[in-house]
Amino acid sequence: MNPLLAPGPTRVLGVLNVTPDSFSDGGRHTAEPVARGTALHAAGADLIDVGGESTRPGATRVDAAEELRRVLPVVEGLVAAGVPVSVDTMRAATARAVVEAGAVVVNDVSGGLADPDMAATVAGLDCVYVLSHWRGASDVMNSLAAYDDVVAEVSAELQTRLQAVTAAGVDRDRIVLDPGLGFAKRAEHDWTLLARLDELERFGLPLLVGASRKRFLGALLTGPDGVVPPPEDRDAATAVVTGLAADRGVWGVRVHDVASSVAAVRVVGAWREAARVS
Ligand SMILES: Nc1nc2ncc(COP(=O)(O)O)nc2c(=O)[nH]1
Repeated sequence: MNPLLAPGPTRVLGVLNVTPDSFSDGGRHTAEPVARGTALHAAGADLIDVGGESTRPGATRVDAAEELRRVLPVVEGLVAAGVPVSVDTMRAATARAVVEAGAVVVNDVSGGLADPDMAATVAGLDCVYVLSHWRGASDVMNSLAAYDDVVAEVSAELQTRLQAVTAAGVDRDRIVLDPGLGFAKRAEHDWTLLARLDELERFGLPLLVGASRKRFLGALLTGPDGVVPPPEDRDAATAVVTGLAADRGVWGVRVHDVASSVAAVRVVGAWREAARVS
């Protein structure tokens, strides 16, 4: 078993989006993102999840060269600083380059569907592979958010991807599954997946939950004036999701605000320990 996946408190993956709109210098320099990633690690993040292209609904894709130009120097800087790195990419070539540069997790929101070479490439790399549920690229995913039983269908589609990825040579013991909250899902689908997360545990694999700042939390927090709180005002709700996920033994959460989720994980640990000894 990869030591990253050994039993323990829920891991906190700190989001580090290296996209032009995420840094004041437009992503031209790496000093700022490396400093931010190092700070997130110092705040308690177990891993820093570096992403070079937005996967949000409607986002346009960047080409492979641009993605690598954005993420590779940041991965190298974080690895040099001793910070464990995950890379959020759907591209096999990017996955190979960043793992060769020291990244330890390939976080593929497409579950290997976006790049037919991903599974075979990951099979040859020494890394953890996050396999998320996905039904299509940003421009079509909202039209695909139709389910009779979202948990049953997400489970079946993850099973299909798991079979394909293991058949390509990726060992099960280095795979993390992720329900893909917000990807081809409406708010009610996200809540149902969270409420029935235990049904995804039947795979016997670690689970990663990415609820941070997402639209379903924004909808929940919308006041009587109908104003949807901006993403940065959804961190308290995100931390509660982290606490509930940690209480269910979820392997990891992917969050923008690290401190609040680290605190949530620690509260759950202390509460459960007190219950165990009392
Ligand atoms: N494993 C995983 N990775 C992800 N990467 C990006 C986003 C999109 O969220 P963002 O653009 O707000 O970071 N969500 C996930 C997720 O839910 N799970």
